[in-house]
Amino acid sequence: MADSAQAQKLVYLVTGGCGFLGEHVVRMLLQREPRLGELRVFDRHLGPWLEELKTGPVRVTAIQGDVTEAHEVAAAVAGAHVVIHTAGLVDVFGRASPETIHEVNVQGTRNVIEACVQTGTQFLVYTSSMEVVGPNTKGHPFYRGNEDTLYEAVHRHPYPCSKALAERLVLEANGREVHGGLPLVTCALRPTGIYGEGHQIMRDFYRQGLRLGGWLFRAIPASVEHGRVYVGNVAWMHVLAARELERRAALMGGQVYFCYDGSPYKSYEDFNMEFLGPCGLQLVGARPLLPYWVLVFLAALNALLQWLLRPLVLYAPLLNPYTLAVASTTFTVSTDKAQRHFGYEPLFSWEDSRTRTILWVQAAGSSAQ
Ligand SMILES: NC(=O)C1=CN([C@@H]2O[C@H](COP(=O)(O)OP(=O)(O)OC[C@H]3O[C@@H](n4cnc5c(N)ncnc54)[C@H](O)[C@@H]3O)[C@@H](O)[C@H]2O)C=CC1
Ligand SMILES: C[C@H](CCCC(C)(C)O)[C@H]1CC[C@H]2[C@@H]3[C@H](O)CC4=CC(=O)CC[C@]4(C)[C@H]3CC[C@]12C
Repeated sequence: MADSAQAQKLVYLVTGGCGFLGEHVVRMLLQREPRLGELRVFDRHLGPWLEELKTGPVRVTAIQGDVTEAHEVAAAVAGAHVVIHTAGLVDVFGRASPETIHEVNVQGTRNVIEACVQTGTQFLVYTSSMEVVGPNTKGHPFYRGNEDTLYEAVHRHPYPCSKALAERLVLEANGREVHGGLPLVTCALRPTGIYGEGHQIMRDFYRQGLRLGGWLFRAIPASVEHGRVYVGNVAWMHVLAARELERRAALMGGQVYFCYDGSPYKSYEDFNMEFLGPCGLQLVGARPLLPYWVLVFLAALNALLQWLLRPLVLYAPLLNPYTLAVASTTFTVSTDKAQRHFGYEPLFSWEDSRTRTILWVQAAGSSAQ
């Protein structure tokens, strides 16, 4: 009995499998999940790199679909043992409307849950975000916090609001009876700011630095700390959580876990310089070059311009009141909950994560020229 259970090949579905994190989850599953029999990759935009994966021993099925379309989700979920739901609209710059963000992140997640219930899929891992907790609108620091740290989570921005609602749906769905009579087992993983190969904002900062002759200018005090996490470790935590949900359903079901690793706590800009520095960029200023009130003014001006220009053109710069608040508020996580509950240890050391990211930034930079 135990042997036949071990030999059983499983069908996994990764929604958003062609995104920054999703691609790492897909590749990690193929490398590190011995029970994988079929891997379904569901995304609105399929990446050409999927083709090379189709020649391996595991059946890889690419499914172009939209999580907001319930029937497309149900068709993709049918027959899957495990769903890793990473698809989401990550927009803190005002590119998409609040309604669209809600539709993709909340209704999309509802569709995934209902598809699991209707088709009898028992295990669901949801990619949530640190943003579900904070930073809050009052700018309170979250210093070395864990999953039990009391914090006033108050959101106004559509992205954190949508992630918080979706996370709640996932956790509340834990224990629901799925088709066939078994209970649904769910958990949510909350990455902090993810970095690594494929990180578009890092690439944008690199290109901006190159355009400015190799200089970047400090905007945020070095004392504001952020906890960041390497994408390979986030992917590894997803794979482990998905694997262990079955065996440890009573412990893990309905739980949240911050995603963490050994990356150092630093300000957003100083952390980015760990990669951009070796690529030839320099961060000018031991202190911010502009007073904080000027940044607040510029952020508000950008928000106003975005609103005024919206009928004509999309104006969505990096600096807005929300990104300034996030970048200026300490948010660091210190926890071992995932280690205690399902044996998570980071797969990549800080040195490895740093080297891999530097190599990617260098390659991404040179391909841009
Ligand atoms: N990037 C970060 O620092 C963090 C990201 N997260 C979460 O991780 C998840 C993945 O984020 P990233 O990889 O950074 O973003 P991403 O934008 O690179 O990937 C998201 C993927 O979802 C797909 N997608 C979007 N809307 C869809 C729809 N309607 N139907 C089907 N697929 C759709 C996109 O095509 C994309 O491939 C998201 O749920 C995000 O909220 C959480 C914490 C931090
Ligand atoms: C874009 C911000 C940095 C620019 C600041 C400026 C203009 C003063 O130089 C980024 C600072 C912090 C980032 C966010 C953070 O890492 C947490 C996140 C979690 C998510 O789930 C999604 C992404 C993000 C909101 C991330 C977005 C960019 C920053 C705001």
